[in-house]
Amino acid sequence: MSALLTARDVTYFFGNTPALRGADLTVDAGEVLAVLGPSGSGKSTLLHCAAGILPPKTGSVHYRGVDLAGLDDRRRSDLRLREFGFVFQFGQLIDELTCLENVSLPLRLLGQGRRSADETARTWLDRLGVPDVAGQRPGQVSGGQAQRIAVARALAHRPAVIFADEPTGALDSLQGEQVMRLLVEAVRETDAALVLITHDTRIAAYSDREIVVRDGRTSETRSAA
Ligand SMILES: Nc1ncnc2c1ncn2[C@@H]1O[C@H](COP(=O)(O)OP(=O)(O)OP(=O)(O)O)[C@@H](O)[C@H]1O
Repeated sequence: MSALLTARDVTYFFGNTPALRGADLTVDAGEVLAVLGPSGSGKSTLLHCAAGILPPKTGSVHYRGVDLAGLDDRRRSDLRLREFGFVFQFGQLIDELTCLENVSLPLRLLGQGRRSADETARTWLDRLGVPDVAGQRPGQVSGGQAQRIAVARALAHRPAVIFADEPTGALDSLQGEQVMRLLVEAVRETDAALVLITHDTRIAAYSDREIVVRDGRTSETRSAA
C-alpha cells in the first residue's frame, strides 16, 4: 500500500541558495511524523513543498497517488483547502474576525452554511478548552489560547493531513505540552496524519516516527516499533 503523502528526492532553491538537496518525507493516515533538525536546515521548506505551497525544483510530491506537479494552481489550492490543515508557530489568525469566525472560515470556504459552520467551530473550541473566547478577537486572547484556536481551525474541516510548523514554539513548556496533547488526541481520533516540525525533543516524543533534516537532506532516526 502506498503512503498517504510522499515527497521524494526533493530539491528547492531560494535564488541560487539550495534549501533542499534531495529530501524525502512520507506519512501514512493516522501517523504522527516529527521533523527535526537545526535552524536553517530546510524543515519549513520541506513542509511547504510537501504541502504543495512551494513547487520542488526537482523530485516529486504525491498525495493519494496524485502528482502535485500535475495540478494547476487552482486545483492545488483547492486540494490544500479540502485535504490539509495548517498550524504555524504564531497562530496566524485573522485579527479582523472573531475567534469563532477564524475557526469556521475554512468550513465556510468549503461551502458550509453559516449556522452549521459556527456549530462545528464551537464544538472544536470546546474540545480545545477555549469555548469562552468565541466572540473575542485574536488580539484579546493569550498566546496559548491563540494556538488552541489555530489547532481548532486546522482540524475543524477534518483534513487528512495536518502540517504543523513549530506549533508550540512560542509557548511555555506547560502550555506547549497541553496544546500538543490536544493536537495529537484530535489527530488520532480523526485518523489524520500529522507532519510536525519541532526543535523540542519532548514534543517530538509524541510522534510515531522521526526524520532529521540536515543541510537540506533527510534521514530517519526513529521508526515506529
Ligand atoms: N524566503 C526565503 N528567501 C531566501 N532564503 C530562504 C527563504 N526561506 C528560507 N530560506 C533559506 O533556506 C534554508 C532553509 O530554510 P528553512 O526555513 O526551510 O529552514 P528551517 O530548518 O525550517 O529553519 P528554522 O528551524 O530556523 O525555521 C535556509 O538557508 C534559509 O536561510
